[in-house]
Amino acid sequence: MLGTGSAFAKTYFNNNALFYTDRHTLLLDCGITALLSLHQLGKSVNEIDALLISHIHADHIGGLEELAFQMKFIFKRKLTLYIHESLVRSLWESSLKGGLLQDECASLEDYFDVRPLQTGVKTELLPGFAVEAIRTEHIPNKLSYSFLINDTFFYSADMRFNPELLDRLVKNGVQTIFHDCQLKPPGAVHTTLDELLSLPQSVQEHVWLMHYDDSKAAYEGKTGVMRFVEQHKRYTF
Ligand SMILES: Nc1ccn([C@@H]2O[C@@H]3COP(=O)(O)O[C@H]3[C@H]2O)c(=O)n1
Ligand SMILES: [Zn+2]
Ligand SMILES: [Zn+2]
Repeated sequence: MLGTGSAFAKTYFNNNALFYTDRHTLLLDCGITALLSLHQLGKSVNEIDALLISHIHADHIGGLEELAFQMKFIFKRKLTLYIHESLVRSLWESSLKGGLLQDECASLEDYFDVRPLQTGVKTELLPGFAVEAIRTEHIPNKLSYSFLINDTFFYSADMRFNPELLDRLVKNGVQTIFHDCQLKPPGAVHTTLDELLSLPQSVQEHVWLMHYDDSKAAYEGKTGVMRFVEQHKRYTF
């Protein structure tokens, strides 16, 4: 985990993750703090093979301008960028264009090898790493996606509580759920700890908590069977 913090956390980096397959590395979300976190881990952006983006908020895409410039002008290669087809246009027009637009670079495709994902289509992003984007509710009238990876691992990114989805995932064989967790209610645009604690034990035992605020230490031991994901730790499933 490059970071496990909420958007406003100051003691945790943005909730972004590196996924390692046998031979490749994928960065899931690239927030404002992603490149600093990589640097602190002694890693270069040039070690990344592909990117996957969940939605357009700065703690998930705020590092993309620097990443794009570094790849273009220092490493001189295009990263493969996976993002749901519904977000491609707004990622450029509403976010990155302001910084990245210049004479010879006039589109997202000038910086990235863009591969749009489609709803309901499981796509092999890297050998042995298949992803299905699932539209989940986050901010009213704003598109946001969670990811089901290799049919067994669910990564919520940012989503409101959806117990029916979590129950269905576990019934369908999902073993691990990395879920955003707002420790203090109200959880208007995120899932709260209290909501997750209301899940049946058979679901909770698969849940790991991420995207938490700076008060996390006060909640140690108060999360039932659910565990916290820790930043700069590597997990193997
Ligand atoms: N309607 C909204 C929109 C945003 N927010 C807060 O801003 C943060 C943006 O990043 P996030 O991780 O999605 O969490 C959002 C809320 O804290 C919020 O609380 N309500
Ligand atoms: Zn967020
Ligand atoms: Zn968000």
